[in-house]
Amino acid sequence: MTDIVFIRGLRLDTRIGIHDWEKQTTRPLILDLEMASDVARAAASDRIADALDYEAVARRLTEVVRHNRHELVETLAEQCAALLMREFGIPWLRLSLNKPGAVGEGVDVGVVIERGVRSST
Ligand SMILES: Nc1nc2c(c(=O)[nH]1)N=C([C@H](O)[C@@H](O)CO)CN2
Repeated sequence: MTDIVFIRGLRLDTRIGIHDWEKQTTRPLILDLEMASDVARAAASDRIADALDYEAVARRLTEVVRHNRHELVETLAEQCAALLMREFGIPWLRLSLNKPGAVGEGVDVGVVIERGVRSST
């Protein structure tokens, strides 16, 4: 299965960073996410119960990231990936966390991680 449900450009406000001043302030992270999912099954039934609900995923991520107390985007990305795979039964995902402006105006920095197995059958 190679179908993908995606979320792009999700703004997540949180405290994150290695510097003391970063721990005092909330800033936006931008999340992009690709999740393997059997889209054909949902398409056949036209029922949200058979779909990977991107609204529910976005809501859960917003809640988890808001309460983040980690310093590194790596740690937060790993936590989000593990949680999504566990709670939503996602077999494979690619998750990108962008911390815009962290090293200069108009500069994007962050991480992209892939976890799980992306089956091609
Ligand atoms: N690989 C990383 N490098 C850096 C991170 C990070 O989370 N992962 N964080 C910082 C600072 O918090 C920066 O975003 C603000 O000065 C620096 N490098």
